[in-house]
Amino acid sequence: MVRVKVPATIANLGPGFDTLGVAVSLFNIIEMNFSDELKIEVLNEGKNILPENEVNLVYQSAKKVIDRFGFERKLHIRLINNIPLARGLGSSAAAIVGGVVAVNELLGKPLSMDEIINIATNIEGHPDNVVPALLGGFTVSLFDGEKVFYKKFSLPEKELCFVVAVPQFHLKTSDARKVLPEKISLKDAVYNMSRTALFVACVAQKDFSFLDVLCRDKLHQPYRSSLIPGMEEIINRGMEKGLLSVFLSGAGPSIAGICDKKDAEKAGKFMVGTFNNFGIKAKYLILNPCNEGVSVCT
Ligand SMILES: Nc1ncnc2c1ncn2[C@@H]1O[C@H](COP(=O)(O)OP(=O)(O)OP(=O)(O)O)[C@@H](O)[C@H]1O
Ligand SMILES: N[C@@H](CCO)C(=O)O
Repeated sequence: MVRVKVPATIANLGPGFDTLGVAVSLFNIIEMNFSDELKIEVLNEGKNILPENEVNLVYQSAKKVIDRFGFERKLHIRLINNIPLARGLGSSAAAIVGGVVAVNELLGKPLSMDEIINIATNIEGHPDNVVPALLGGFTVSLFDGEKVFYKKFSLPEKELCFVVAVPQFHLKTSDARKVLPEKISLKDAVYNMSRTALFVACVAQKDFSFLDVLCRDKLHQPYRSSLIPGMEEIINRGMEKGLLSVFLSGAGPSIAGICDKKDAEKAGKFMVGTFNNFGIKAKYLILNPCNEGVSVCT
């Protein structure tokens, strides 16, 4: 039996749509073994919601690898889920990464990390959650349709943290992508491109002094705000409440902020209170950057 631990991830970080991502300290566990017949058990998040049959995303991802090597093996999979589903914390990437990495271990590690990154990104469609889930840290990645190119940077784990307000409702990434425009203006492209590039330079130099300017976005957040009551208010007022920056977590509906650890509770209460004012139940999580990605214990 293999046991794989995969971190949650926050993609985009404001301007870096489909490009930037960070791994955070919240984990799913995937246990997998060969078996006489397919058996899938789901515990915690997604119990009684996620399918326990062939359409389960962890199974589908593992099956891609099994088929690639021509094996005819059935699997017993046990999912101990802590990452909320369809909330912008990379649950689908964690499922895909967990399935691919676990089965790769069972098969004796035929795949390299680069091959795993390419397989998992092909399933997910974009690399910004997959790469940090696999490698940890802050990652910059691009997918050219065939291959993923990426770089990872470690983040300081002690001082800064992520406060994530998680509303009770689900928002599927596929639905949050449907509201995005086909075309954007050159001005908006430059707005995001300059911030994304400078964000990466600041992380490389460990300079977090103007995160508020870096984390703004004109490519996806303005269009998605209509799907998330309270989002605009949280983003507009987050800085007054101690956040150094505030943005949509992945495709939403969660909102994430970066702050000093001492300010995290106050910021989380503000974010949840604002969702509540808009009639949305929510909770907040205080998460650390996680510089280690997926890990395996046999
Ligand atoms: N542990 C899991 N096991 C099996 N399938 C899962 C698991 N977690 C997520 N999924 C699948 O992924 C879907 C959610 O993926 P989606 O991309 O919509 O959101 P997300 O990955 O949580 O958010 P984001 O990509 O914005 O960070 C679920 O509806 C389910 O089909
Ligand atoms: N970059 C993706 C992240 C969610 O999977 C999006 O914003 O749609």
